[in-house]
Amino acid sequence: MTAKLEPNVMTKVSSWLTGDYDIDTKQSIQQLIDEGNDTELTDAFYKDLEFGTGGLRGLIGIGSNRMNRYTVGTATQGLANYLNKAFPNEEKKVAIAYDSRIKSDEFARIIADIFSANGISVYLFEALRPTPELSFAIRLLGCKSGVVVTASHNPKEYNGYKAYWDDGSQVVAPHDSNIIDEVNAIKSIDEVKFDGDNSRITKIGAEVDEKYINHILSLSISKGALERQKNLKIVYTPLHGTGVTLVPALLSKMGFEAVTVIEEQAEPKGNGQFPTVVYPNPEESEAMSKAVAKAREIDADLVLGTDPDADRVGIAVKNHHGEIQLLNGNQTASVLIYYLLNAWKDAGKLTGTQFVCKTIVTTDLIDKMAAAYDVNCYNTLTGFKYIAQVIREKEGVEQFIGGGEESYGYLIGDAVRDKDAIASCAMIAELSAYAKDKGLSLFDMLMEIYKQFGFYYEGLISLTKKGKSGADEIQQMMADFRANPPKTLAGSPVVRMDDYKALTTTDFTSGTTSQIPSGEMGIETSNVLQFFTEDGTKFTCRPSGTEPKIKFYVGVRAPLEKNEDFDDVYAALKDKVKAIGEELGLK
Ligand SMILES: O=P([O-])(O)O[C@H]1O[C@H](COP(=O)(O)O)[C@@H](O)[C@H](O)[C@H]1O
Ligand SMILES: [Mg+2]
Repeated sequence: MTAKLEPNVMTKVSSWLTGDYDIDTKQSIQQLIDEGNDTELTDAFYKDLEFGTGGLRGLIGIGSNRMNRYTVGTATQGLANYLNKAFPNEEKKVAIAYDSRIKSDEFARIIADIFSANGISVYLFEALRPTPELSFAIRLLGCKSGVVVTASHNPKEYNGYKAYWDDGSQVVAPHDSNIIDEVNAIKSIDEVKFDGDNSRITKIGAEVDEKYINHILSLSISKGALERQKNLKIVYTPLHGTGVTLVPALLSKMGFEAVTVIEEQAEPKGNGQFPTVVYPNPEESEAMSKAVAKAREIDADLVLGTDPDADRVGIAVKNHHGEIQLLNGNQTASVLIYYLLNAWKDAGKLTGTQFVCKTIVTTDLIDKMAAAYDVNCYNTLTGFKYIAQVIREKEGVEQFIGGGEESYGYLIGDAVRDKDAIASCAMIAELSAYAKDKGLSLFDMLMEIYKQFGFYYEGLISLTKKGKSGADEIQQMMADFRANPPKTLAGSPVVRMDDYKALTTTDFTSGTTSQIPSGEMGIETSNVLQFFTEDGTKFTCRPSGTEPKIKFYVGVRAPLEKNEDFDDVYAALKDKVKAIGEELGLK
């Protein structure tokens, strides 16, 4: 073996070479050794895949830090062991779904077999299904846990493992670390029950689809407008993912008659290659470009695009110049929540004990709107699982209206406990119909919000830094920001810093530091720094928990007096975001 490898990498590599791993895996490892490919060996073995913002996520390949049958199997055995401890002497059921990625169906089958071999009953979706439907299915079928095999919107080389608890939420404390402890307690791959009895596996599909679709239809508010605006022109792209299984049928059930599906992106398999896009991520304008072009061609009102596991949705709408324009996740969340707040108000359902929920990196416009409606707004760490945690903690005390986050994830009502792009597509289409019925557009609604509450604009700067060296670099950048906080941003003094690693908030004007309360409401220790300036800018930096990236979120704001000022204010805010990125050297 090559001498330059770190001892922990050497140990892992030799245990894979000698343990009960298949011959192809061993040959691939041996080849890397023969080639002296220390970088790849290190990246593949220097750590175990970790539960991040959205479960396990990693490159598909050999090694403890990669997605393969062994890491998937070990995670599942650990989860099964934990379920057997957490719910002793109880019949246990789990639900499993998977997306259109390379190996997703194969991993789903392996996971199902392992649960079954551990005495746990499995409901396995018979084919591709959206992530939010899995969350719904867990609650519907009384499952203790569930798994979706997906790497969401990551590039095609990735796969992942989203793990759920009995309320339909992705696992949070204490279950996340308890599961990891069980996974770490597995000392040999022989402990994973790969070849067990698969008699406890039941296939599910159409019957769950029907109940899920009926649930979404029940969320509808403006039935009259829907009836009158059947001709709203919608373009939909599933980006080769699972959204195709439900969104077109749902829009049709809602009565929409002018829906165009981008057929070349509707073939979900594409062998997991996502052949027509660089990244299957609706956050990327490139991914949305075919749908946007189609919308321009047919003069559509609305573009919807869902990611491969259909929990996030990107939209484009006609702006005040009649041009199709992409909205960012903060803008979509703001319009959606505004629509819900008004609907609850009009129905006389706002009594002071309702709430909305968002993450700390999501626009503060939502806090401002909620306050105006006497609705509580809770802020959690990044990760929709934390929004779900707040819903659970508030159950029976306050009513959840809806939630959203900047990364294109939204939820309406609490029957699903993860971001739900299927229900969001329905609600966004509905509110577009509602606006059109009043002679307006969704974009007009957004401008109205800005006029009423202020123009909030947020830009995201992501820097990709791959492998162990990239991860080290990201940690160093965070340490530098912590040690030397910026004094000003775009000329305005930084007056406060929140450090979620230390759970402290520091007021630079008074020089005082106090604790941020943790332990509940979606707040725990996390490597996140936030800076606030005198003129209302919010700057956040954190390492991504799903991709090899460091993320910088820049939020700026200004008043908007009248619609005619929109373009100028928008341009000024965009320039300000750019200037902040440049002055901090973020490239
Ligand atoms: O990737 P998804 O759609 O499953 O979504 C997951 O990851 C996103 C990106 O997280 P990070 O910034 O840590 O990469 C989070 O915003 C989201 O809450 C989480 O559910
Ligand atoms: Mg996703």
